[in-house]
Amino acid sequence: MALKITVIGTGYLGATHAAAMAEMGFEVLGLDVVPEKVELLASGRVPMYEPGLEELLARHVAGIEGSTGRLRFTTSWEEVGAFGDVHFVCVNTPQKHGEYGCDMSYVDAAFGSLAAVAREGSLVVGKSTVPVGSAERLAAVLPQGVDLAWNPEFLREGFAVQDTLRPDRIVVGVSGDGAARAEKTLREVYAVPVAEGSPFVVTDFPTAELVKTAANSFLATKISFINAMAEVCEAAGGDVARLAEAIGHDERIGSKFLRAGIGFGGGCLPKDIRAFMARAGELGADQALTFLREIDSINMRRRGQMVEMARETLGGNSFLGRRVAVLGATFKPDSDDVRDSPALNVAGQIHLQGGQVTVYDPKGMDNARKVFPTLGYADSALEAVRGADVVLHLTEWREFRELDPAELAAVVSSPVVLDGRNALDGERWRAAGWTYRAMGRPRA
Ligand SMILES: NC(=O)c1ccc[n+]([C@@H]2O[C@H](COP(=O)([O-])OP(=O)(O)OC[C@H]3O[C@@H](n4cnc5c(N)ncnc54)[C@H](O)[C@@H]3O)[C@@H](O)[C@H]2O)c1
Ligand SMILES: O=c1ccn([C@@H]2O[C@H](COP(=O)(O)OP(=O)(O)O[C@H]3O[C@H](CO)[C@@H](O)[C@H](O)[C@H]3O)[C@@H](O)[C@H]2O)c(=O)[nH]1
Repeated sequence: MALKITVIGTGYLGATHAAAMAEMGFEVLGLDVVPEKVELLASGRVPMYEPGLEELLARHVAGIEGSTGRLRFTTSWEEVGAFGDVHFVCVNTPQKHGEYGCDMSYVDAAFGSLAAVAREGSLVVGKSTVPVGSAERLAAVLPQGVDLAWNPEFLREGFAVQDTLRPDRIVVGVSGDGAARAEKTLREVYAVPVAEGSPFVVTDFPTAELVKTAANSFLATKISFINAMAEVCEAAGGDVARLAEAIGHDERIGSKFLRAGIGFGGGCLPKDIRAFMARAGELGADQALTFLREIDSINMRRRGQMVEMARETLGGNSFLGRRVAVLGATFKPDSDDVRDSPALNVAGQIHLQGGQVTVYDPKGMDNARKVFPTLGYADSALEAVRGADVVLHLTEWREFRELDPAELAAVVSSPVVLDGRNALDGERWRAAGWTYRAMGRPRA
């Protein structure tokens, strides 16, 4: 009989994972502790913006006309326990307030609830990003006869559906008596992507946990590296975009993740590198990761440098009374996620310094308003830039690349655009009468 799967925590990761498991042919039950989220998902709607996810849900959520009916949602732990052969834990692991470390309270609560209901012979699979050593600790929370595996997730927001259906690797950490059983079960769960070519890597618990934080640390390092080069380019008069293009031709370096700008944000890279440093400290290996402190500070510095670039453009004095249009609020395009968003941080800093900031984002407006209700918001890019003394491009949505610079030039107070993402076609904007400046690049 086909395995029955539950997904605990149906946020960005869990909702996508649940829908993808149903797409792979399994019966799936998703659980969340937020009843409104469960209600929304149960009616086939997505509580966040993720391209392709709503369509995938509609194909499988029970009760929707024409669906397979393989996917249901609940708030009942008893139902989860009775239903599941495999339980995927996808709850949030945010940064602790005022500390670098990871807040494990949601994971601990989920394991506590699961331990009380999981059937003998079932498998619990951790997917949340956790400090190394957590799996071993959590295995002891589960009753005898319930196995644990750690299977970190590498999906990118904006590409979550395709990354889940066809992951570039599947990493499975197993341990102890149940190791072979857990591996066999997960090979069955991931049979489709493995048949389509996804590598399946089996490790011990600590290695699986470390693969996740190592991968995110590497990505963060690559971005901060190019941003450090951008700082040097700014000082020396070089062009970081051409530099990135040139070094990227070396296959050992590669061209991806070398876009300089206002740096990385989101619910993953910033908090994961900090949690990694904190955990290394606990393990007495803090020296190994001191470089991540620098990666973090280069990244955070970029936001301030964007603010200074805007100030300089406006004459070098105060922002008081100056109108600043901000294009972008989310931490990256094709997402509504504003967690630790560099764009919103820059907008907020200028606002707090007296600037009249108006923000527009294609999908992030509701979340941005919740985090920063005092900023000005507009319903379109055109409305946001109306009367602006300077326009900041801070999230590289396609919609912004496709704007007509001439139309915008007609409504601003001063046609100056600062590209914090190195993503607009500067020549096109200049041809329409704009002064275009990008971070890490010479002035034309
Ligand atoms: N978002 C991503 O792109 C991504 C990618 C890979 C890994 N991760 C990791 O996955 C985990 C989840 O991230 P996310 O972005 O989906 O977070 P999220 O905040 O969007 O979703 C977490 C969900 O878990 C629910 N939850 C909290 N406590 C619970 C409990 N005790 N029982 C059941 N549900 C509970 C919350 O209500 C929420 O809906 C984190 O560890 C994150 O680091 C995220
Ligand atoms: O060249 C680049 C590439 C990215 N970014 C920024 O870096 C941040 C993170 O981007 P990305 O990694 O694409 O987004 P996430 O969806 O947060 O995905 C990361 O974090 C997830 C959660 O751990 C992992 O699963 C993914 O593999 C990992 O890429 C965003 O603010 C981007 O604007 C840059 O500034 N320059």
